[in-house]
Amino acid sequence: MIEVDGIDVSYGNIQVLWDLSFHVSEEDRVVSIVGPNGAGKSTLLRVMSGLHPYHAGSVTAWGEDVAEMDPSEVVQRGFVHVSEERNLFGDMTVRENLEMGAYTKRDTLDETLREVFDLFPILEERASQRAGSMSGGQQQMLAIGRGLMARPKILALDEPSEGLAPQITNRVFEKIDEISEEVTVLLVEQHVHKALGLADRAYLLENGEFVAEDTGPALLESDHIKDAYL
Ligand SMILES: Nc1ncnc2c1ncn2[C@@H]1O[C@H](COP(=O)(O)OP(=O)(O)OP(=O)(O)O)[C@@H](O)[C@H]1O
Repeated sequence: MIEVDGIDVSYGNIQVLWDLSFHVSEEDRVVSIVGPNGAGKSTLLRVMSGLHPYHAGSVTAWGEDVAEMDPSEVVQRGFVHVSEERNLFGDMTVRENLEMGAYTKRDTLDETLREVFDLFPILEERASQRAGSMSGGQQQMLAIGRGLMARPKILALDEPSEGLAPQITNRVFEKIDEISEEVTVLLVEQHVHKALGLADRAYLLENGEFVAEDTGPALLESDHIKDAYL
């Protein structure tokens, strides 16, 4: 499990997360974090991945201090973060991108590739195509598939619906629901209805602090969410 305890996080001298505590474990199915632009959602994921430092509190992954780890060790332990930017290798093929995702789990590469192709048949059909030539929805599925290639225990998805048409967004969320049967999903989303509809635990983050926490459906019905979004 990943445990965040009382962290303060800044960019230069601007603090963006304030005394934040939070955890996600393999027993969770979907945990969602929603909140407006600039609330600090992506920053929290970056801190959990060991990609950004914190200056108070602690972050542990399966009991070990993330600040002491290289980001690849966080991946190795089971926390994989698919960033908002997707960061695909546009000139490489779909298959090559997926293989890159297995850099910490080479021994199970063939087996995992089969599972990812079963989940996303389009990736198998397009295996030899350049990643950069795929549609936005296909690229998002590739980014998620590449994350799964590292065999995560917890898969963090940052804004998976970003830039996608509503119909494609629905497809992506159907896949996320399917993935959550096997792997814990930590979902950061602007798409509040979808993200809270799936979540068994959910948080509203505003200005670097959690202002509400509940089950996803209960948070969706709360005045906090109605005031902020509806
Ligand atoms: N590299 C950076 N340098 C300086 N400030 C940053 C940097 N990245 C983010 N910030 C600032 O930190 C705050 C939190 O940003 P963050 O991206 O974590 O929010 P978010 O909730 O994920 O929002 P969004 O959905 O817009 O990405 C914002 O005020 C943002 O401007």
